Amino acid sequence: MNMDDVARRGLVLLGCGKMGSAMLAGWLRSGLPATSVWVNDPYPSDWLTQQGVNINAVLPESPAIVLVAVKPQMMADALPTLRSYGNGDTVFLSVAAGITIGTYETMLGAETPVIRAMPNTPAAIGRGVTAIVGNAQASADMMDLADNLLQAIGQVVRLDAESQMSAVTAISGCGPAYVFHLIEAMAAAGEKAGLAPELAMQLAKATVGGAGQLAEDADDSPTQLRINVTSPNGVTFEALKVLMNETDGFPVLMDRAVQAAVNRDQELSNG
Ligand SMILES: NC(=O)C1=CN([C@@H]2O[C@H](COP(=O)(O)OP(=O)(O)OC[C@H]3O[C@@H](n4cnc5c(N)ncnc54)[C@H](O)[C@@H]3O)[C@@H](O)[C@H]2O)C=CC1
Ligand SMILES: O=C(O)[C@@H]1CCC=N1
Repeated sequence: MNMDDVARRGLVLLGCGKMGSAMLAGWLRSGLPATSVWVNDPYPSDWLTQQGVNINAVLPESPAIVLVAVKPQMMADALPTLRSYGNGDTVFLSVAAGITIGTYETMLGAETPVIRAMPNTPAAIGRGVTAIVGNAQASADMMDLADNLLQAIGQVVRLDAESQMSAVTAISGCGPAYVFHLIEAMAAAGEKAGLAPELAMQLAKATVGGAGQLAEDADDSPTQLRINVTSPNGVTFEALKVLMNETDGFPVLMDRAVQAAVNRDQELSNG
């Protein structure tokens, strides 16, 4: 199965909100014909209605891929509408946090090819990272196809086991929100230190964006890049004493936040 098969047989999106739209935008940009896409969503966005895709129309008989991008809480209502595609060679590619492969097999049939994916919102600018893992019915060809599709929205990593998905969700799925909050917190602290709000926000955004890009591009590790900023007994040194404090610093806080996310993902997985 390849991209030509997707164009010929069709791609169905169940739910096209923030994540579904980010992914669809990447696929349309990379050449998937809009007429090969069917979206099932009761509240199509203005953006979606301008893309030339089929919206809430009669669905194709045997699409190559169904992207499941509804909220986990909507799954029980939404998924049964696509049960006829189960136990066939339509691949179900799910981005829903906490919905296990086993749940799909129960709802759609044990022979259904299912690939679980955890993308993130930088997908909207082609800078996402998506982790994938499939069931036994997801052939090597199907995994390659999902990998190719997802490369249109950024990097792709393959997991050894579905059990890694909670931690992946807590790091890269939710992670953009942590970084956006870091920007908010830096800008607020800049204001408190005397800067105008717009200037504080510009400095915070550009600093996080630039540092993130440097961390990805540089040969040096993030640790070395941090050391490069930190003059002995200088200004950064004093700030890092606070942020790297072993009792209430950033690592302790991040560990607690990630654990809370992992726990919530596991609650969703257990229904
Ligand atoms: N937003 C994010 O950063 C990430 C989200 N995800 C996962 O993506 C999924 C979607 O999340 P978002 O896009 O953020 O939510 P969203 O609320 O933006 O999108 C959900 C879409 O589903 C539609 N919908 C509701 N009921 C439906 C039904 N019965 N049939 C078809 N469509 C229906 C809604 O109209 C909406 O457009 C979730 O399962 C979430 O766990 C995964 C990774 C990152
Ligand atoms: O907050 C959520 O449940 C989803 C999962 C990863 C990002 N957003």
